[in-house]
Amino acid sequence: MAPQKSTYDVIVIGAGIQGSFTAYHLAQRHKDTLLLEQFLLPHSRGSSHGQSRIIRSAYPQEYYSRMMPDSFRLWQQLEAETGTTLYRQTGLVVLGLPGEPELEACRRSLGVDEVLDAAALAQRFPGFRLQAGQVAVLDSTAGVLFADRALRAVQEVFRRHGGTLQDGEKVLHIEPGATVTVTTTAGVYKAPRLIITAGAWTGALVEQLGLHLPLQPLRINVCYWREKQPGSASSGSVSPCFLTLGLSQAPHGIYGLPSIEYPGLMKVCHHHGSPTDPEKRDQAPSSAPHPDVAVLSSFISSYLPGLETQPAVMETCLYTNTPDEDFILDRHPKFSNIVIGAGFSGHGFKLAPVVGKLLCELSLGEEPSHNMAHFAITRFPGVLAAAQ
Ligand SMILES: Cc1cc2nc3c(=O)[nH]c(=O)nc-3n(C[C@H](O)[C@H](O)[C@H](O)COP(=O)(O)OP(=O)(O)OC[C@H]3O[C@@H](n4cnc5c(N)ncnc54)[C@H](O)[C@@H]3O)c2cc1C
Ligand SMILES: O=C(O)[C@@H]1CCCCN1
Repeated sequence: MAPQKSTYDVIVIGAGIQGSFTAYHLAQRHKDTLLLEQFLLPHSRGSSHGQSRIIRSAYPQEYYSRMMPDSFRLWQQLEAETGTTLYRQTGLVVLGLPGEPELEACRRSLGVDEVLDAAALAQRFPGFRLQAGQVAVLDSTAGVLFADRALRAVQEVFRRHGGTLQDGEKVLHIEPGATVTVTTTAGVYKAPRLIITAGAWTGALVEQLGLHLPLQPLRINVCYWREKQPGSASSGSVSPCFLTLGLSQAPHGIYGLPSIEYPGLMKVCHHHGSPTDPEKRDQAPSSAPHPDVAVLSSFISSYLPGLETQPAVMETCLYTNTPDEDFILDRHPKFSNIVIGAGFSGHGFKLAPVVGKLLCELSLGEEPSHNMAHFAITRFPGVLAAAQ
């Protein structure tokens, strides 16, 4: 049922983790906020579903690692507000080659000197087999966020602070102006401020506002692999999360999480997928080969010999990539009361509490709490011209 009211302080489009955290911060600042979601909640058609996401301080780019203390603090605040556990510390190892610039940058971001060679890694974490010459950097702060539970928690606090969450209501049209008018499948709403956090649908939505953002939705195969000996990769023992950087076997990167979601199944995925349209993501013929799964099987037989080499479970998820894989967090170049948060490029979940805060600050005209230089729309040539 449509809400009675039609006028709000702020409207947020998209109740994934980014829009939900944005709405949470707005409601905590006593802004009368409407959060609109096209699907009935919970749903698995976007990017924020499933039980697990990696959280880590290790980042090659210092502008992300610098946000992590704020992010950890805000995740803990949400845990306290809802009395739920949203995070399990498991540690994470970054696997790569010594001296490789991104690996070195990760090490610097952690302020650690220790690098584990193949023998030291196998001793500490018996499931992993590095190849000769490869090393691992340990981020002991890292772990797993319980994604679905986190989404529910942030939406619950948003509502508790008086926010209105309307699901099953798709935004069809946005009319810019000093007051923005948003038309959905169920009603018409007005607000002086609009925030668009529509995940893989953002490109199409902002097209109607004259903006051509270089956003590419990717269909990601999410694969779970059975332990040959049950219990060997579970977080109850010693297995950390991992990700690879710059290894020739996996130029886009491969990552994994211990067996938390499904008993005895470790999540190991390719940080890459096939270009898709979010409306058509299931239309790939089921008989089509999955080249990324073949890459994963080969990686697993070399690096994780305790796992079977065919996935036991395969699900899908969406990334929305920018060309440089940095986020877009900015005002519309022409309509400054419309703020856009998009292009999270497969690494946005852990930072959602900070992203939400930044989008809220941008929308309210406050000084952002972090440096926004890397997230500006103007870094993409032609976008501004197209918007004018
Ligand atoms: C397989 C996979 C693994 C990942 N692993 C990690 C990880 O380990 N660590 C990490 O930090 N990040 C990870 N990520 C990335 C992270 O999950 C995403 O960056 C994040 O979920 C993006 O959230 P979002 O809110 O932008 O998008 P979404 O969750 O897709 O939310 C956008 C919402 O907008 C709604 N919407 C769209 N159009 C409309 C409309 N017209 N009207 C109303 N509603 C609309 C959609 O239905 C959707 O619910 C991973 C992502 C995937 C897919
Ligand atoms: O954001 C992360 O930490 C992971 C890294 C590997 C790919 C998926 N996302």
